[in-house]
Amino acid sequence: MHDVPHEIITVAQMYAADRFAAEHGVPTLNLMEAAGRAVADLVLRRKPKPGPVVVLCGPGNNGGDGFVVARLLKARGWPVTVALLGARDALKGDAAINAGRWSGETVPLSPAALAGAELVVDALYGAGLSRLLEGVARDTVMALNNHTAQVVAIDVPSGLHGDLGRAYDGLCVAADATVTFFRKKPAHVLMPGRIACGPVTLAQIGIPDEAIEAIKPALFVNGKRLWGRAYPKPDPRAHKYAHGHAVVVSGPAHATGAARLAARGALRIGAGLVSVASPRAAVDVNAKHLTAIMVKPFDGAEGLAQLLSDKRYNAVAIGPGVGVGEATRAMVYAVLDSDRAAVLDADALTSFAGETEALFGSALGKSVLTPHEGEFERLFPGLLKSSSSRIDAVRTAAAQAGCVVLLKGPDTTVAAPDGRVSINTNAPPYLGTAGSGDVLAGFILGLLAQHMEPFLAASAAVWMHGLAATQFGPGLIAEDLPEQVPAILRRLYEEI
Ligand SMILES: NC(=O)C1=CN([C@@H]2O[C@H](COP(=O)(O)OP(=O)(O)OC[C@H]3O[C@@H](n4cnc5c(N)ncnc54)[C@H](OP(=O)(O)O)[C@@H]3O)[C@@H](O)[C@H]2O)[C@H](O)CC1
Ligand SMILES: [K+]
Repeated sequence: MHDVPHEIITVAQMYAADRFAAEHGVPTLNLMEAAGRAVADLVLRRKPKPGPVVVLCGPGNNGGDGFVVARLLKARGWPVTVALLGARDALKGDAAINAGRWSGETVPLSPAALAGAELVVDALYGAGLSRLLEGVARDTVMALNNHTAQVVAIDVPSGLHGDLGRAYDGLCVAADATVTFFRKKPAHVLMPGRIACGPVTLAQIGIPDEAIEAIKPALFVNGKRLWGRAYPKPDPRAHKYAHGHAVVVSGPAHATGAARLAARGALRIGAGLVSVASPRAAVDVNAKHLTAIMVKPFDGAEGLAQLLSDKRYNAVAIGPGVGVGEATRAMVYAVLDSDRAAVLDADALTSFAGETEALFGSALGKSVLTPHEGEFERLFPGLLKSSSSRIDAVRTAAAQAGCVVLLKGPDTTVAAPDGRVSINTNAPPYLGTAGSGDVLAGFILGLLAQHMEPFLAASAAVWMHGLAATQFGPGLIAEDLPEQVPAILRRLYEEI
């Protein structure tokens, strides 16, 4: 398994990691030197031929890192200018020490200081930014974003809030690349921050790894490091029932395709058996389109409850194509009463708009709710707006609902009621296509059927879904997604 750490730490946790390092005998000046060296190394990789570099240094330790970069590049013969915000005498601690070690040209920060730069290092503000950019810092960042020089940001692009993943008023440096230290921060993975960062390099600068055990982060980059160990692997002794029997509830005769997409997703991702539970009037159309997947007729919520009394069905998905209203609510309760692992998606969520109290009061513990932003707003009115970030919103939603909640988007966020959150970063833009959500529901269902716990199943499914889309590429339609799974699994089994 590849070794890039997957924990994400908040800004406060980053300062705690700094303190941990200092308490364990690592001088902060060494951390700053290593941080600056990691940035200088990236600059040399991105621009092998020396050219004019301007390092924008701010008043804190982010600026201190900038002085280290300036010194190291100058030592290799690069023409480097530091553009400093504020007075040099106002710098403190390690930043002041590194400003003292800088013997090159220093000019006051201004848009004019960017003239002639081929590469700009952004060391204005990092994790310590606590308000919006103003005055000359603001003017210079605006000029930088219209400049042709490539931009390497230290820790976070200035103006971007490390925890929130956005700028206070929308203005931040648009970087071509960012180097951060020890662990990623929320800003590196949340939209729109992820775009402002460009590709993020994670550098280890001497903070002992044990700091993570002390911090115990609950936030993770979605990937194999998070769920690889729990992922169901082929077992030569197992028969098909060991891999579970997944059920997808179909909509009425005119709306059956969504359930079949989900069913195919569940089968491809490894559920041992998959059935489409079909209203009797839709049996013909479902049967005409299915082969390996079985069709099980039922009528109404009572019929569904009866069907699910067969203990072999161990996971159920309901929502895609089922319609909005009382009939769907009754079927959802039938699913929840059956006490199976469940995915509630699409119409199964919208049917509870304004009626969430009863839903959240029922046994949702083994369920995964998979809203997009519109459905999330119907279930948790005002929560996205009133929360400081998407992370907080989804975490609160999971605590309220008492089950795993997955908020779809370019940074799909999955939260468990115990506080764990994963953020996905591998989704390509062409995943926004009709039916792609139905396949995602099917992937989650298939992993639940294989006994993965809901938070890890939902996270793994989101990651597989993103990779399937990336692997297929432009022109993707939902039907293509399940067909990418075999190739992904072949590699995955070797890596986990
Ligand atoms: N463990 C690590 O990851 C290490 C990180 N390093 C680098 O240190 C910075 C964090 O440094 P810090 O000094 O805490 O913060 P900043 O440099 O980002 O900025 C703080 C100063 O800026 C002032 N400030 C903040 N916002 C504004 C604003 N909008 N306008 C004006 N001034 C602002 C702030 O003043 P206050 O009055 O708010 O206190 C500070 O003066 C981290 O990002 C890394 O780059 C270490 O070098 C190595 C270890
Ligand atoms: K910065």
